[in-house]
Amino acid sequence: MTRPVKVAVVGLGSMGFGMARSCVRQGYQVFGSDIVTERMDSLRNEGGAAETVDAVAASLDAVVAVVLNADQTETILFGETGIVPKLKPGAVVVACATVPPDFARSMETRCQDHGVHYLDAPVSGGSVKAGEGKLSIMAAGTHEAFAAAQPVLEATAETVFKLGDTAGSGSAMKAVNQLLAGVHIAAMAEALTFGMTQGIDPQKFINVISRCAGTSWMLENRAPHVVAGDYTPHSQTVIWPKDLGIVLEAAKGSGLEAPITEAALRQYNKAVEMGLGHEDDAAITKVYARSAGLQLPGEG
Ligand SMILES: NC(=O)C1=CN([C@@H]2O[C@H](COP(=O)(O)OP(=O)(O)OC[C@H]3O[C@@H](n4cnc5c(N)ncnc54)[C@H](O)[C@@H]3O)[C@@H](O)[C@H]2O)C=CC1
Ligand SMILES: O=C(O)C(=O)[C@@H](O)CO
Repeated sequence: MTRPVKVAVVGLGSMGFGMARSCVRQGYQVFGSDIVTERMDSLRNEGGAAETVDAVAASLDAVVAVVLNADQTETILFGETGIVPKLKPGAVVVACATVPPDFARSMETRCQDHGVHYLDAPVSGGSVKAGEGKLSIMAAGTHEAFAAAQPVLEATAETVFKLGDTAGSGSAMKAVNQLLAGVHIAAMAEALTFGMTQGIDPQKFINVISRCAGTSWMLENRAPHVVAGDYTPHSQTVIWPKDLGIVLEAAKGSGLEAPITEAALRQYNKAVEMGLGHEDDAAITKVYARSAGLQLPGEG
């Protein structure tokens, strides 16, 4: 059944495409926008609406912003062809990219200047949960922003954490998650390759460690990509210099040392230097494999 909710999803990549599909499944009218036009065609094939986001901007109830970073978010909201000035009063921007908390606060103020609500709403769970409508959302914003965003939250999230009544606290919690997630992926890569040096096959590593105390969500999610030799980017490596950069900047501002995050960041930077930035972040394992002269599954 179609519900009279009009939603635009801007950024139809690993997360945005699945979130848009989850909104379509809910019966909303869903408009998609991406600089890669094939992604808009794919959304139309999944039941997305045919008009462009710009043509319908004034009638939208919600805009879900799922581009890569803060610069891209600012461009789509307030750049030369930015959408916020075109929205009706009372519409809401649901901002899902991982960005610094201060940036989220400044976007909220600028949206409110246009009579538009802003929900600081970074997401967790990866592309599969995005497509299933089962994300965890770390949200913060006014009561009115939560109310206006409710249809989007219902369609895309299994769990919505209400973390504050102004933007910033959602992004702060997301930075905490990224510290752990980024370190856990790097630790998985280090442990998997360490295991190989000890004669432990990578599939055996998963079978055993996923049932022991050393496991993590990231190990169970990413190590299978290494075993399959499949680095299709569900989460690109370039996300990590951005996200661990956000963590380290905030930590520095508070006088906190974060040496474990710094060590993980060095490994992601090496991966990017090796040309692996647009591969899945499980490719950080290749940094370790190269340094030890190991061949990963699917190589050689
Ligand atoms: N991939 C993942 O597992 C997760 C990603 N995130 C965060 O969610 C955000 C999105 O991540 P992904 O979907 O993985 O990134 P992605 O790079 O796959 O998708 C971003 C999309 O935005 C599009 N885009 C860029 N500039 C645009 C513009 N001006 N107008 C329209 N579209 C534009 C790109 O073409 C791309 O399709 C990031 O902030 C990321 O850190 C959060 C949780 C999980
Ligand atoms: O799901 C999350 O949380 C994540 O941030 C990762 O999958 C990184 O992209």
